[in-house]
Amino acid sequence: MFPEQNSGYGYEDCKATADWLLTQTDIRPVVGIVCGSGLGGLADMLKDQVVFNYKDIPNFPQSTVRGHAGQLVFGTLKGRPCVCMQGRFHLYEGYPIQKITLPMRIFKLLGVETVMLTNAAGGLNQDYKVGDVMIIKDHINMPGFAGNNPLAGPNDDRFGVRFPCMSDAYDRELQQLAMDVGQELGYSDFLKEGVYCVLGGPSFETIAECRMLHRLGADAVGMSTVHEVITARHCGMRVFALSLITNQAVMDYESKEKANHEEVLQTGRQRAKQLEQLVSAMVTRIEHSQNYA
Ligand SMILES: O=P(O)(O)O[C@@H]1C[C@H](O)[C@@H](CO)O1
Ligand code: HPA
Repeated sequence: MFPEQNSGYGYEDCKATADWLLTQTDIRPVVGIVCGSGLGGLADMLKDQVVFNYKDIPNFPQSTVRGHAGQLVFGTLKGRPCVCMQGRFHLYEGYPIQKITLPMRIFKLLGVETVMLTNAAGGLNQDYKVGDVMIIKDHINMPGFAGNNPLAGPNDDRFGVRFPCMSDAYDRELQQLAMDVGQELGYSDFLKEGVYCVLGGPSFETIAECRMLHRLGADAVGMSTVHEVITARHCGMRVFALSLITNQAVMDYESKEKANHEEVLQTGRQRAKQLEQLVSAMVTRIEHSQNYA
């Protein structure tokens, strides 16, 4: 079972895709950005863009969700070479977990050192409001409890070790940088720090599930990011991730609120500019092996 699980997503496949991309552009990205639902505008920040439709990239999956354009955008952000996924893949789209996370390994082989991931999430923490931005400090991998981990299957040492540590998954310096930059930009009122819990989706959570997740220590719930984080850390990239709280998770049987994708996309549009400012200001201040100042 395991060898088949990895077929099509192994080192040679990732290398072939990365090498193909490197023949199509001179940009050598050091930062990789992943746009969450409704947050694809982050890619518009890039200058000198070279854009690939996912369907034209060898081995690449296709985006099937509204709010995920399905384009890989290379470009520069204040001089820093970047690559941006305008659209990600989710377990509920029916892809094997290794396929969802394949872009992280391609990022690594392109030369990316730092990955910045964004997502839309429901707020479980009662102090959170719609529109808050939660810097992710840790995660709870619910699908992982049932064995659905992107690293399941044979380990390829060229990517990383068999048993990677996850207690340092979210880079603490980058979390502090986000707080500092957010403060300078005047965003302190809506900037939080917390724990993100991933579920498989696509159904939103029941009231009982939200209550349980909150009791377990999750501040926000979503359907992505964690698989990408595990894969990115496995192959040694630094990780920063944030959640835009697009809706309040429903925790109360008296509530008339209903989670829906329209509200998720709408909140994304409302906070888009501030998220772009935050991410671009951070990118200019992250240190990499080359100096782009
Ligand atoms: O890609 P993200 O995690 O931002 O997308 C969230 C989770 C679901 O795909 C969708 C629900 O509205 O938004
Ligand atoms: N639950 C799960 N995923 C989400 C939510 C939510 O409430 N909002 C945006 N993505």
